[in-house]
Amino acid sequence: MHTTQHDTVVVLDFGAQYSQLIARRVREQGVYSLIVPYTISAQELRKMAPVGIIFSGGPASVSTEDSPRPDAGIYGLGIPVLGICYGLQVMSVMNGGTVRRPDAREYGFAHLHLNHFTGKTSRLLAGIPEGSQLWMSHGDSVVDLPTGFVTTGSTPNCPVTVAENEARRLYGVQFHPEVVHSTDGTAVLRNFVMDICGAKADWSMESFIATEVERIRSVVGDRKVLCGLSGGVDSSVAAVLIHKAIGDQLVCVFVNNGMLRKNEAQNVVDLFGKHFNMRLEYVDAETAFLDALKGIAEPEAKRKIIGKMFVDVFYDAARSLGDISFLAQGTLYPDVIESRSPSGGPSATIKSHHNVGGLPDDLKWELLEPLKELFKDEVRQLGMELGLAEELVNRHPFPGPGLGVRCIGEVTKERLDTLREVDAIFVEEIRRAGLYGDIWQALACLLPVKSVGVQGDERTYREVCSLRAVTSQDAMTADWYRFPPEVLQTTASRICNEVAGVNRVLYDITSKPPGTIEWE
Ligand SMILES: Nc1ncnc2c1ncn2[C@@H]1O[C@H](COP(=O)(O)OP(=O)(O)OP(=O)(O)O)[C@@H](O)[C@H]1O
Ligand SMILES: O=c1[nH]c(=O)c2[nH+]cn([C@@H]3O[C@H](COP(=O)(O)O)[C@@H](O)[C@H]3O)c2[nH]1
Ligand SMILES: NC(=O)CC[C@H](N)C(=O)O
Ligand SMILES: [Mg+2]
Repeated sequence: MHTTQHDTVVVLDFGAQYSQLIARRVREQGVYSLIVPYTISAQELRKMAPVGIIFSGGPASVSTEDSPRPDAGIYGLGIPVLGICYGLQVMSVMNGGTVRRPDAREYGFAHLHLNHFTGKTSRLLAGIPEGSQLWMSHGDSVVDLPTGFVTTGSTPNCPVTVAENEARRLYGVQFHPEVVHSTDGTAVLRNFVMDICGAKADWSMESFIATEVERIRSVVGDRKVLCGLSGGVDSSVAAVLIHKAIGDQLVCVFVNNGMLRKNEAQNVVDLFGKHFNMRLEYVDAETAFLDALKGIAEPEAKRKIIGKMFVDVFYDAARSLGDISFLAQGTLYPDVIESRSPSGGPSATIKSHHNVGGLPDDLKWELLEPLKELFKDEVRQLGMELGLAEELVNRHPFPGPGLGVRCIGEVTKERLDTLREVDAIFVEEIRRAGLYGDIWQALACLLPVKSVGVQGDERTYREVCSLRAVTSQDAMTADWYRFPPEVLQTTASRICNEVAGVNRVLYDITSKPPGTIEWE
């Protein structure tokens, strides 16, 4: 379990949609926060010595037999606890209160009524105005609070919206302070974290660099690290951070898998070779990857082959690099959290994200993942702090399997070349319109479909491409980007004019869910 010198707020995850958001909101206050499964014992928590504990919401109902319960010892640790939604409900029933499922459920907006009570002021609601907009999502409600608790806020449908037991340092809210639709939610969390828990705001990327550099040095010692470098944000930031710690004990391997964007290979080699002073091995494995993918159209099969090829190429490269002990990756916190569900149960595999290969179980190196407790926006901040160019730091994410999962159907060199041109025009037009920064990710796919067109009075029968641009916070959900029509118009006509082989352009207006961001 992670221990840190920073004041820490621990979020117990009861399976909420928003656990990550809670941790983010706390970190935005400059206070370190991490998420643990709700099954953690009071003793383990005591060892972590957090300044505060937050119970997340969750899909279960406390009235069911097997609903998740935290260790009851947590209430006696003397550490302030804030329960959110399910967190409030479970804290109430475990301390002698009652929760019921009334007829009127509450999903969406509500307005807070402050219950002023004699002689005391609510610490949780300090500075929050009467009528403040709240966002609710619950079927159950607390109807009787345990002894010692008072209700400091309510809504017409929910008498116990905010509950506090000052003496035992137990607090709860039925609404979701972590979502932006709760207008004063951040202020409520700040009251909890800063005032009630008395946390020091000492979490910054600057402090992170110092601690992490030390940690990497002590873990790695005099051994060697291989970092798969893609030129994307995560692996670049990871590489620069590790390089800062261990210098030339780090070797970066950049693989041209034949599925990179136009000019990408050259750009990455130039940028890292010239500016970063790191050891960079460039491996041209285009032929090997494309040979391995010959005749394969099924998306998961493609992903698995690409993943395996990556690891093979790394092993191969390592032969001439001396004794490698670690494989470094740019794994982020959401990757870690998503891969473990609170109940420990399996969740559906939507697609095998390759993260260097859907790594084999018997990987012969240890993993070094210095970003695994950071969110993407923190990684970007860290990159800036480490002196990476803004243009690199703010790049759109690009998946490891690259254009391979955007060439729908079989992947061939010819189709990849076509797609590279389409993709380059799309990104160029987005940049020209000044929209790159507004869009979370933009991509083009080549479809395994031909359509009839008329170009220069001649009949054409050519391939179809689709363009997709999305807005998102963390890639878990996404919405399609509303382009000014002129941008789509220019892009579409340039594609049909300049890319031989394509005579039709579609724009994808599917949100996630139901669509994923990539097509495969
Ligand atoms: N062409 C490549 N050569 C070497 N390693 C790669 C390549 N593509 C991906 N990887 C490895 O796979 C990991 C996962 O890729 P992913 O695309 O998630 O991250 P990234 O490229 O570092 O950042 P971003 O999400 O911003 O694109 C990378 O961190 C890197 O270690
Ligand atoms: O490194 C990666 N390896 C992969 O195999 C992979 N597949 C998808 N992505 C990226 O992840 C985000 C979510 O993608 P989906 O909505 O398509 O699942 C989007 O940003 C995708 O581009 C990948 N990144
Ligand atoms: N968002 C939540 O935490 C919901 C809690 C509980 N499942 C309810 O419906 O009341
Ligand atoms: Mg990438």
